[in-house]
Amino acid sequence: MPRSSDAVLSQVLTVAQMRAAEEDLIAAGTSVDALMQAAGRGAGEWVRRIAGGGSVTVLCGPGNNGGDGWVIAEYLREHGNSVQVVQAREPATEAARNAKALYGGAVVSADSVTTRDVFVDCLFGSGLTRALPDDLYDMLCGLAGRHRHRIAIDVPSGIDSDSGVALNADLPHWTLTVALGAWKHAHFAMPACAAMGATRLVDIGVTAVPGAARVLHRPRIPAPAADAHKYRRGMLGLVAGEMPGAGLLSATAALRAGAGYLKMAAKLAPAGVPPELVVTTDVDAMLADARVSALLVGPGLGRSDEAARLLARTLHAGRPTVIDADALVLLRPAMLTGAPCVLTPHEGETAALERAFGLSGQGLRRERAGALAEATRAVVVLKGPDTVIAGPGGEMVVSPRASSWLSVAGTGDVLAGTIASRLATNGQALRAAEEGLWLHGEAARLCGPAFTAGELAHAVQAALKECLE
Ligand SMILES: NC(=O)C1=CN([C@@H]2O[C@H](COP(=O)(O)OP(=O)(O)OC[C@H]3O[C@@H](n4cnc5c(N)ncnc54)[C@H](O)[C@@H]3O)[C@@H](O)[C@H]2O)[C@@H](O)CC1
Ligand SMILES: Nc1ncnc2c1ncn2[C@@H]1O[C@H](COP(=O)(O)OP(=O)(O)O)[C@@H](O)[C@H]1O
Ligand SMILES: [K+]
Repeated sequence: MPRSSDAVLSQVLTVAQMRAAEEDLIAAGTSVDALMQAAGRGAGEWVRRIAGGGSVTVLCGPGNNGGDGWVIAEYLREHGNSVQVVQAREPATEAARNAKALYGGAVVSADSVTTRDVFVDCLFGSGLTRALPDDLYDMLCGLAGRHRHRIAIDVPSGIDSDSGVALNADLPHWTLTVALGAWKHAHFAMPACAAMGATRLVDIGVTAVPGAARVLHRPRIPAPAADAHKYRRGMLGLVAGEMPGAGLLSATAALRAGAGYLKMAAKLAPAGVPPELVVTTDVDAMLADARVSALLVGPGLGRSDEAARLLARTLHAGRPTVIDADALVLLRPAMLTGAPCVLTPHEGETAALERAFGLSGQGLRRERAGALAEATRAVVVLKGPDTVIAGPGGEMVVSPRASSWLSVAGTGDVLAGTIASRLATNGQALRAAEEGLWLHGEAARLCGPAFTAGELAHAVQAALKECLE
């Protein structure tokens, strides 16, 4: 099977898109059985890596996910593992029946399974449409509890593939989840993604699906050109408000994310300003400075009428702007000029924006981010444990789960400063959002546990080092 391009392997598909992609492969001459063999053998190899020479139990359901299970079981048997299959239901598809017919090992009842090394869940995959009935739920949880390692194939049983919603309560936690053919939204959406363990993708030759979402990847960031000077590298103007300390956190990160010059406009210069940060009290002069290539407004802005006026003046400058924190609560449709903007709301700020822009606030997080991007014509970074980025042209980027240690005060200011620094450097809102979000997540990984927002801001530099071309 030829190896697909990185772009194809980073797409994230809905069930409908996956089925359409599968139909395309079939129309091009590949059989369903061949796809199942490719998927099952690829997944079987991952199971073998976890199992070593150990014993494996595969739980097979009625659909093609169950079919994959029969292929995996035969693959492991051929490689000398002790394998047994628990057949939860008779195969109901032709491909699954064919896969079962090729299996030459043991089939046992769930009750007979004692403690073994690896459990493989092929009960249901992307075709799950409703909660597991009691007998299958008990079988799944009982078997999962009797194995040292648990591997879910494609999507863990009980999880809705498109939303990541758990259709049953108290589902097992997995050591590894092996996605087949393409990533599904559940692999990046809460609560499902938190229980999946490590995630791996098996390539079965699926081609590019137009309009598909994609996974956030490490960006490639060039070093400044040989003849670079500070202004051409990007000058970021930071509009501070009533509490300029929050802006300092943004500035600390922005200084380490690539911009060549950082200026902060504040009524009162805050204490502890690093010497590299130029502070001015003349906000209008800063906003009028043609060398300023991007602005950041929001961290520590406050929510007073004066803050709202300052926000309106800032946006009136018509520069590429990152709008964060209090500015998201004060933002009104008439303030936007069409300049490239990045909005970085958490849940609460998203709800405020939805009210201000007349949106229903209904739907999945990615759908809400998409609606907000369309309404504002801005790039929206909807923050949380499962952060998504939506672009005004329908672009959708989902982020692998970042460190939960990010749930500490001030990390949002760091994210805003990082994105703003990238925006000042490259002028492209979507690209800046992706680069900034990746740098933020990587900085958190590098920091280890229990870091402060200030430490995170400093670690942005080490994250940037990993992106240099
Ligand atoms: N789409 C593709 O390109 C490929 C798909 N493959 C596998 O096929 C899977 C999808 O196969 P299917 O569409 O057959 O879906 P599933 O294997 O997830 O099962 C769907 C079947 O279960 C029934 N069902 C759904 N929810 C149920 C519930 N709660 N209780 C009882 N029955 C329920 C459905 O009516 C349907 O008959 C993927 O997850 C993947 O594992 C792979 O074999 C290779 C290629
Ligand atoms: N449990 C979590 N797992 C991963 N990332 C998280 C988690 N909780 C918060 N974050 C991230 O931390 C940052 C918090 O931002 P925000 O809510 O604006 O906080 P603050 O206003 O204190 O700066 C966001 O980037 C968010 O995605
Ligand atoms: K499964």
